[in-house]
Amino acid sequence: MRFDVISIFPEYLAPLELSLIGKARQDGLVQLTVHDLRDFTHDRHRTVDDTPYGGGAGMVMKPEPWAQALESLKPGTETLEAGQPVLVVPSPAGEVFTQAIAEELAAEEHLVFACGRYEGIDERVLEWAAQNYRVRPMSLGDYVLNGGEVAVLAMVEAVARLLPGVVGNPESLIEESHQDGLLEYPVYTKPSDWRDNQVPEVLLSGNHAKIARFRRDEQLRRTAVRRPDLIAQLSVAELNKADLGL
Ligand SMILES: CN1CCC[C@H](Cn2ccc3ccc(-c4n[nH]c(N)c4C#N)cc32)C1
Repeated sequence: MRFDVISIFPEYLAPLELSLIGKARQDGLVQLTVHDLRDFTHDRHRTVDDTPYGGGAGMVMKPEPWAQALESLKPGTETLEAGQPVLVVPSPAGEVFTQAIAEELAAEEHLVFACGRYEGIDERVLEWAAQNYRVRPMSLGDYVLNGGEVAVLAMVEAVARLLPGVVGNPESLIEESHQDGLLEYPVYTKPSDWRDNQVPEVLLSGNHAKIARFRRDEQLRRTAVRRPDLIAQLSVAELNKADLGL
């Protein structure tokens, strides 16, 4: 899969050179290129922002540099069959990014991420880009960041780790939080007795059926306490299977 990220702070995306994503890039499993939006300006000051029409605080990102940056990434013929690339635009006004959306995006061939700053990107860019991209404003969550880069770090990692070969053991992708609508179960390792804190006995039993039951119950219990909103989406059958003990 091909990722392109456009930002005025390309160095913000340096963490994507590390760890599993960095190795996937070295192994050719992922092509990821970060572009400096200022490379698509032509004035001496490499200007990317200006005052907002209608007044208000802060500055707005000028449309033309974005248009030239996005045009430079126009999909080649090899992707036309797959449809237009997706343009993900991090924004507090976007749909909230979820594991389901990560899985959806992991099926795409080409993702472009537009990292806004200041008060955001001139809205006409998103309307104009719809000619060549499937535009998806996307929010990391209901809190305010200073720009899109942090969101892109999270989204790229969440998507790239789902690609074949990126995560060493594909089984570890199966029992994850939100994979089945529940939070993940607690994990433990040696020593079994640590500062008088014991590992749950059942995990030392070797009884795989009981271990599976314990883990499922813990998933349901944690989700009921920490994320009751997710419980509401579970089937009654699923809830009846567990002894929540709440
Ligand atoms: C209009 N507002 C005013 C307050 C400051 C904002 C700064 N900003 C500029 C570009 C930009 C992109 C994403 C996000 C962001 N915030 N929260 C999230 N979950 C996001 C995500 N994805 C924030 C951003 C802009």
